[in-house]
Amino acid sequence: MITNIDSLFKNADPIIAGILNDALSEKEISADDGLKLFKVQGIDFHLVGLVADELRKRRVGDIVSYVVNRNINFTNVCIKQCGFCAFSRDFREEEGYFLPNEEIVRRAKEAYQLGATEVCIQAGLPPDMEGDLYEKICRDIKKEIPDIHIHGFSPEEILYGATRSNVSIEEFLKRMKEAGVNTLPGTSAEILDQKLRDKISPGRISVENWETVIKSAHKMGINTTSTMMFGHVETLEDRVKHIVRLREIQKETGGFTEFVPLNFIHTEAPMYKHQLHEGIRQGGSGNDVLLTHAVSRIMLNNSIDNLQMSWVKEGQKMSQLLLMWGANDFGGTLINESISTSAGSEYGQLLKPKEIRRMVKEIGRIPAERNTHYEILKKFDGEEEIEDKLDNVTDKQFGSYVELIKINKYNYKNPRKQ
Ligand SMILES: C[S@@+](CC[C@H](N)C(=O)[O-])C[C@H]1O[C@@H](n2cnc3c(N)ncnc32)[C@H](O)[C@@H]1O
Ligand SMILES: Nc1c(NC[C@H](O)[C@H](O)[C@H](O)CO)[nH]c(=O)[nH]c1=O
Ligand SMILES: N[C@@H](Cc1ccc(O)cc1)C(=O)O
Ligand code: SF4
Repeated sequence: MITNIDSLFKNADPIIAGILNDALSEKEISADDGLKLFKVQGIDFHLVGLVADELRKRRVGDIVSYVVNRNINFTNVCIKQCGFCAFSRDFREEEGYFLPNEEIVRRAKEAYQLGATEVCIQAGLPPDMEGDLYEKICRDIKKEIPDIHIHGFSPEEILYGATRSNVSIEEFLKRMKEAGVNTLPGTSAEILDQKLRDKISPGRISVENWETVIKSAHKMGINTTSTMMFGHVETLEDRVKHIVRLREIQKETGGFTEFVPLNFIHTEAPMYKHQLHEGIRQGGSGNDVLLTHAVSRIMLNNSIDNLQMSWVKEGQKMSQLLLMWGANDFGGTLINESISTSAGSEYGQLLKPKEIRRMVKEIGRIPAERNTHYEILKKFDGEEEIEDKLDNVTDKQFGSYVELIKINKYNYKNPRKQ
């Protein structure tokens, strides 16, 4: 516990010390003050991290949670062309793939047998999609594996499903819930500013619709995660406003389980590769990523308990540091990862449970497996180790995104050519 605050802050900028004292008194930090924390220099930088770590400890203790899950990105064919997305393919392209439902179910079952409690399902938006495709996917999975948690279908996908089914967002969510969806990923948020979205991803779900999907889901008991993609063309003002927006939603509904800052992977992202925007950045730098997590913890601490860092984007050692800068969740084992991988991330697609536990123990914290609702399933607070089935596999056996697009094993049947 931090006890002698005065001595700690004696060399700090008095304004920053004031904001950090407010944070330690668990007062709500405004967008203006959050912005000041983003602009710190020298010793103040470290103090922001220290305070975020203290708040994390008070809020959720020393447990670092993780979920045993599998991503199923069932198609990369997409009608949209978001500037940051290297994953999607136009329907005319050879590299388009589309996993049939039997393959989706097979992957879910294989993951379940290896100990997964969750499948995370997200994909491109295929043209001429049958309105009930997402419902069918959920039904087929739940028929075979009733116990697996379906975390799937971002607000962008929910809106697309509703549009293709010709029903309201509320009605479509109701159908998805009946079909077996349990929670939604809070992706397609990026930065919730309409002008910025129109610039980097014209035609993407609007801020208004994103909020409608999220609030409607929360109101019918479907929780969601929340995210922010940063390190591209947004300003620091955009980031703090985004965080405040999520905080306001949370005050109204209480339906966010976690917040995940997603660092922009630039290498293969079309808007970086083709330099579509002046001043476009290469994702957040090491110090920026640390600050982004710490400021998120400080600003959201009274409303969203869990702050997840993304090992796929940050790598394993940076992830360890982020756990000391406000984060308390390691995310998932993932098994298959296509979105960051296609954009150029090099941190692999499977993190084994024993590796996660080792990394958590190395920084003196307590690893624990959780479910998607953040209920702790197994805590590893002693010396004892168990072998998870997933610890004895090689990631090669699960197939990769590169294989899918190169071999094009699951051919995409272009509905406009039939
Ligand atoms: C690729 S989409 C998949 C689901 C659905 N098509 C959608 O757009 O909501 C999921 C999220 O991945 C993230 N993402 C995509 N490309 C990225 C990149 N180059 N760097 C970091 N995050 C990225 C974005 O936050 C996006 O909302
Ligand atoms: N699926 C990806 C995640 N995170 C998902 C989480 O593991 C999990 O589903 C969530 O915690 C639900 O509670 N993060 C990534 O960066 N990339 C993914 O593909
Ligand atoms: N972490 C997100 C999912 C996600 C998937 C793919 C990404 O590239 C980023 C995020 C969630 O569980 O809500
Ligand atoms: S981010 Fe989603 S909607 Fe946008 S192009 Fe990629 S897959 Fe399509």
